[in-house]
Amino acid sequence: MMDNTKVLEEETSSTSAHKCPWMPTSYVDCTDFELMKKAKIHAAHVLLWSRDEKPVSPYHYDDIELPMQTKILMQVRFDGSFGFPGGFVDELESKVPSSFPKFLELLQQGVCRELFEEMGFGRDTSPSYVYSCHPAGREKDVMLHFFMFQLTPSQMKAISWGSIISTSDEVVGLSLVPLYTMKDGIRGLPTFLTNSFAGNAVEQLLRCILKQGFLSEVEVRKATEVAFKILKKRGGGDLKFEFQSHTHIL
Ligand SMILES: O=c1[nH]cnc2c1ncn2[C@@H]1O[C@H](COP(=O)(O)OP(=O)(O)O)[C@@H](O)[C@H]1O
Repeated sequence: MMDNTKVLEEETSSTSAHKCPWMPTSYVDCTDFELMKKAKIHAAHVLLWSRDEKPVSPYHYDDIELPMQTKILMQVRFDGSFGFPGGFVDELESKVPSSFPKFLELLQQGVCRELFEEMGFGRDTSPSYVYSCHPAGREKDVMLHFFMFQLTPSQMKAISWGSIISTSDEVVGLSLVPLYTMKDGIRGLPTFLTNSFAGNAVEQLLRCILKQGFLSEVEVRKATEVAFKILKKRGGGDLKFEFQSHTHIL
């Protein structure tokens, strides 16, 4: 018989995203399948990304060249917040399979179904598992599972230029993530991070950027710190709370 704990350990150790220990978050990682099984509801989301093989001629703007060779796609949701395609995996509400590989398979199917519903694309893709987490102290309520999938540059172009149009009322727009910081240290990724994000989408985004090495830890950390400062200036109050309130919709 297959040892599920071992499979999970292997899955998570080979695929888990780098943590951002410096980022305040109210979500807790979960690598324990027994605990995952206890959650009442499961949601799965997927980060779609692509990388142009040939160096693209950079887009000159103002004082810098914007290096957008790597593209990450996010959605603007019906509620105005940014998030990734995905949603609740209803099949897991009534019964969670006893084996982790089967569980992952159902999550993957769920995320592909949502991808198709929201973007009219991706029914037959196989996104790779990244990590799971739950809101602090609510491990029995909801588990959020995260996947990544690499698109070809032409698939990305078709999606982000709107050739593939969302059929879902829940999506009001698509956006590429600015993976750079401009010379003023504010525009680009730091400004993008001051938007509102659904669930723990901002953490999922930053962890995948680190996992894939799209940006260095120093760059990501700096962008996050600037985002905190901008948020604080806008609203005053406690920085940590504010950032969490942006990321904590559950
Ligand atoms: O991109 C995301 N990353 C992490 N959590 C998210 C994201 N988008 C939504 N959520 C959270 O996941 C859960 C499912 O929401 P979603 O709107 O995706 O599901 P639905 O489309 O099935 O209604 C909610 O608790 C929501 O806060």
